Amino acid sequence: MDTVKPVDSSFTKALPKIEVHAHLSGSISRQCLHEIWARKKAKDPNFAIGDPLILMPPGKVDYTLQTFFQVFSKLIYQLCDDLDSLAYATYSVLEESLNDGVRYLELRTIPRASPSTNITREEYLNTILTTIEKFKSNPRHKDLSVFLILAIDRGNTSESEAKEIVDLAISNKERGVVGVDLCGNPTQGDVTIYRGVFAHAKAHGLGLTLHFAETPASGRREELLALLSFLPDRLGHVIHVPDDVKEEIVRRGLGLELCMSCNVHAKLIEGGFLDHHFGYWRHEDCPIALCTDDVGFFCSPVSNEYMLAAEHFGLDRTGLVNLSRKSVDMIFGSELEKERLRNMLLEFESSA
Ligand SMILES: CNc1ncnc2c1ncn2[C@@H]1O[C@H](COP(=O)(O)O)[C@@H](O)[C@H]1O
Repeated sequence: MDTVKPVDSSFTKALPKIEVHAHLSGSISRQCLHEIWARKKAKDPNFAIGDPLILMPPGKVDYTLQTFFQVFSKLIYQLCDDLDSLAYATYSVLEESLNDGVRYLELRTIPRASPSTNITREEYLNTILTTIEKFKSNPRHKDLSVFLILAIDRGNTSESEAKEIVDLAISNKERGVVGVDLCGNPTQGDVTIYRGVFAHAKAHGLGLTLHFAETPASGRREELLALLSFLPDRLGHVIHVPDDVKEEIVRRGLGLELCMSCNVHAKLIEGGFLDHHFGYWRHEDCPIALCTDDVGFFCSPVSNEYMLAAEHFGLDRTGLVNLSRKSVDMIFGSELEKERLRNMLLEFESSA
């Protein structure tokens, strides 16, 4: 690798990368949502949902927590409320990841039942797993490994519903479910009700990742200590964290899923990219994965997150390769997967 050449977008695209914090419904491109919408509109001219390309105009990325969560319920979930649309959207998200140079993807989703269209949680999950299997069966896609994390929505999920989701995750491990996540609107819900279900997930060998301190409201010490007491393997966002909690995270060497564009555009942090806490965590001894969170909203694929790390934090080509290499330590996939990714990075270094 020519280490003195400046970092450019073709370098960050070609760099083998992992993506471990991407919400399926938030990762669907506007064009793909538009195509789903157009099909529904052609079938039913009275279909009451507006065109996603108008509701989410090109270039719009300023979704704050006040507007963000509504777009799922009012638009995306209305479009992906049948299994064909869900499969179409999933396939498109996988293709875009592969084309961006992602070589290992843990996609996450809340397995949602849709009573209005008679879809059960099991059918929802089965459709996604079948789509992943179909994607993987194409030899042209062999460079991308895909796994799934099942997420629990903290504002809308009772303890018994969370148990159902964890049981689904356990029974689908063989098909590529590798972990569980706690997500959803950080201003809602009591996280302590999930203690037992997360212990159950861990006892069955699933990885545990938690949205952590995304907002001041979800950055209260009691909540953070409760979340850490669930013994997570990884944390997402880690924004509003008191110093002693940061020290504990470092002591445990937890994997950090950092989403720069999301945090800046959604105003989850104060200031711009230079103020992002990647600047703090990169000097600590925790593996970091630069992730997109919801590329459909924030329009910054993983390769661009690496570009931002170069632009705003001065990482050169070697720094970016090392960042990607260290992120491999935090995947929920097997040692074989880690080996595959490390070899890809070695090969990249010798050829780029
Ligand atoms: C600021 N970032 C975020 N913080 C917290 N939760 C988020 C999120 N982005 C997405 N989700 C969660 O993921 C769901 C959409 O994907 P799925 O329908 O499950 O595939 C959203 O409804 C929300 O609960």
